[in-house]
Amino acid sequence: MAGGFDIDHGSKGTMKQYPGNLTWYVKFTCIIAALGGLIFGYDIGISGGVTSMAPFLQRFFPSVYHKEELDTSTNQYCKFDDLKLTMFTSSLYLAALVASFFASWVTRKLGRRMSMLLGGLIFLVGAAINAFAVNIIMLIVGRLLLGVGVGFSMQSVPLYVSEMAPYKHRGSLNVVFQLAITIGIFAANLINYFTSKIKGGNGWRYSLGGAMVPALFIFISASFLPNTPNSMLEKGDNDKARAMLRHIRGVTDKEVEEEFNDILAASEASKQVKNPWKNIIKRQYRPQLVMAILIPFFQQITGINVVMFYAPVLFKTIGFGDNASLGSALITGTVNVLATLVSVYGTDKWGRRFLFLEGGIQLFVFQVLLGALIGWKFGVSGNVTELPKWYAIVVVVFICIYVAAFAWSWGPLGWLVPSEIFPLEIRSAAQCIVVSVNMFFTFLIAQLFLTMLCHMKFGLFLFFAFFVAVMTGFIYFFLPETKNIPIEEMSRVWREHWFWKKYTLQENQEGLQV
Ligand SMILES: OC[C@H]1O[C@](O)(CO)[C@@H](O)[C@@H]1O
Repeated sequence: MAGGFDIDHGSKGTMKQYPGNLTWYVKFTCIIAALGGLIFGYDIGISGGVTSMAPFLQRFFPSVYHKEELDTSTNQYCKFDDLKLTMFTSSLYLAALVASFFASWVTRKLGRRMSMLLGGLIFLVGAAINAFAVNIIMLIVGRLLLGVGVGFSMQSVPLYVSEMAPYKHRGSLNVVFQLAITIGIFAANLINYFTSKIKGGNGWRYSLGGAMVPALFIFISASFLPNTPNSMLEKGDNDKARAMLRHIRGVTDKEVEEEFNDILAASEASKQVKNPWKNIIKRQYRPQLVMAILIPFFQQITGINVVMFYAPVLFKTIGFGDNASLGSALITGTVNVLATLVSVYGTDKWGRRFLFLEGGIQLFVFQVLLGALIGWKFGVSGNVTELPKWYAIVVVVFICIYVAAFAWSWGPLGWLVPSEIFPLEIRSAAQCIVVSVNMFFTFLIAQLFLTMLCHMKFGLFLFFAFFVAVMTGFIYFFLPETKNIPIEEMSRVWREHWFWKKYTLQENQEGLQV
């Protein structure tokens, strides 16, 4: 790429290239771990549909139900604006945020695997409480537990996969995590579609209880997963770590030597660090700290969760009936899964920057078009009685193109890039920042979206488009390419970057860092 923002691959001669194959064992463990994303996705997809089911509203949020019944206003922008209801959706993300701090400690001290196990178990309990909820307290307690489960998984899975995967395939294997999130969202939309038709008004129980299935699966499979070599070294099991590394790379003792020694050195350095939180604010880690905050923030400020949480509400607003709105949500769900596959294929081939930049431009264009299209028909008053069919179809198509762009760029890369740029001595703490920032903005947008739509109207799409333009520029200037670079060699991308090099430690002629 022009402009010298890429790392010069001409220097490949001096870049380490650890031997290793994409063994079945590594594929299997990474895919099983990445399925941890299912529980998060299921939850994202289930809430919107459940909160638009009449029996659920009647039982837990009667005031919202009556308001909706009595609402004769034709202002489509402000129909569903209710704080308590959005609090139900978003409370989970606050719990996940708080949990990620505990999870950071567990991931460092007890290993990535223990963190995944705990995540699955707590999520399972939360889902059961929700399925049998008889009052709002049970509903909220269940949701808080789901949040804790999600926090533990988000903390551990991306790190687990990045540490297990051979560096040339790290991107694809890591994107499977986001793929699992999108499959979870899709499955949830599908389940809502059917449960909303169940007679007797208990459909929502099946929707919420369905979360027990992926949770059980994750809990059971995580108990068979091995720890990563890095985790074993953090706990002082050097021999086991070497044997594990050799096994997952499918190479001989001699061939694994160099990579093992580098991880060992990283682990020794990390043990010197008593407080990773103090460490991460040191000037030398400034690029990583900035990315740990901005990447998840940018991922959420694309506005993607407006579509994910509120697709049924959104489609209802633009004039689809109850059934049609869930149906359309299924369409966006399918696009989300399929487009993520593009990233599984392409991230190690075309690189992270290419996907970020292409995705950013596509997001921007279609967000502006959507804003214009909605503004044109709904105007500022939001009063509209009938919409032509072609109009609704164009809106759905544009939303799909927007979702596709997100699904091969910011969706997966928002997890992949942070998980591969942190040196071991700050890894757990930095991942905790990534999860917390992501959860915080997921919370904020879930909480504010309906109010924002009510006040900003079609301008809301332009608001998100503005941020997409900013983040695309940011990637162009400040994010170095990280594809095909071993994690232990990653410090070099910052040392060679036009902007970040002034923050990092440089190597002197003898190769020592100063
Ligand atoms: O696929 C869309 C989903 O992906 C995420 O950004 C997580 O990576 C969620 O916040 C969103 O709902």
